[in-house]
Amino acid sequence: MDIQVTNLTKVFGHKVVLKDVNLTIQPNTIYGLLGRNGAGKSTLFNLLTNRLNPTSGNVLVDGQLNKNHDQALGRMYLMSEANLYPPRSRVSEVFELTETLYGQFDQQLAKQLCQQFDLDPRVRVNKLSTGYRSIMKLIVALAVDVDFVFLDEPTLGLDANHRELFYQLLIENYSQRPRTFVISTHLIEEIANMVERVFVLQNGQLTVDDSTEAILAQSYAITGPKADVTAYTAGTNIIGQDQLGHLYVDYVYGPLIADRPIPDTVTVDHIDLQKLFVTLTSQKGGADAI
Ligand SMILES: Nc1ncnc2c1ncn2[C@@H]1O[C@H](COP(=O)(O)OP(=O)(O)OP(=O)(O)O)[C@@H](O)[C@H]1O
Repeated sequence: MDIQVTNLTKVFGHKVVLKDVNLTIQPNTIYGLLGRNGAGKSTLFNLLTNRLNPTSGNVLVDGQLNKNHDQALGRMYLMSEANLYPPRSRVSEVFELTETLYGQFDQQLAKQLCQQFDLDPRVRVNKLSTGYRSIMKLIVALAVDVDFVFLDEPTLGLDANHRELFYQLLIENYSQRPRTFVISTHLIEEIANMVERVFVLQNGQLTVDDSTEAILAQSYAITGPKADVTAYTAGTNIIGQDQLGHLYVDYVYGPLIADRPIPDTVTVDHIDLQKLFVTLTSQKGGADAI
């Protein structure tokens, strides 16, 4: 089962939030969905799971429109900020409710995760702190047996220990029961080691859709005296610049000119995902300029 997004556009009033987005979400893959505040990540999740209707374009699950495909929608779970649970229900009742809605829920795993996070399943949802409310939703997302799990800012409100525990449990859980996770987050360095593919939303458009490996392999910082750097990077896809004291840096995303010799004064380094993302999305005309 795969999800194909074709020419997806979403307009709210006069605001174009997603513009002609095309992407495919494959089975058994962990994706990172990156984008600045307001870039349209939550909107994309809501369109994928049929909580919103597109202005134009389609979301196809195995070639069939998601809105006409109840069975496929039952194979997707969206963990989001929205609080959909009756506030007076207990955590254990949320687990039961999810089991009723989705048919399959690993109660034993949920119990074990509650112990690991020190969450008492008898507590009422409206008595939970923000962090523990997120933990409860994360436990649901890991224990519900679906093929596509969408995690919208999953670690919001979690302290560093709980964030680390969650990612560790997610990896364990994924290796035992492979399925697809799409994770949107601002804390990119936390997911950089586990995401296999990355989507970047910018200006309502998908500007990066590639494997993490391929992205990192073609992300460079070229450092040296300005004249030498710019001569070396001419004709490449320069996504940003920096001035570090008397040294100048060009950030390049994409291939370098293969047969151009690197001047002795210039160093070529790879940059990490966080730096790439920040550089890409802080360009003029970035996410805020829709
Ligand atoms: N129902 C709505 N009506 C009007 N505008 C909306 C609606 N939902 C979202 N928007 C607007 O669409 C834009 C994208 O919002 P969205 O929540 O998808 O972004 P996001 O990438 O998830 O942001 P963040 O990282 O801040 O959560 C925002 O400018 C938001 O104000």
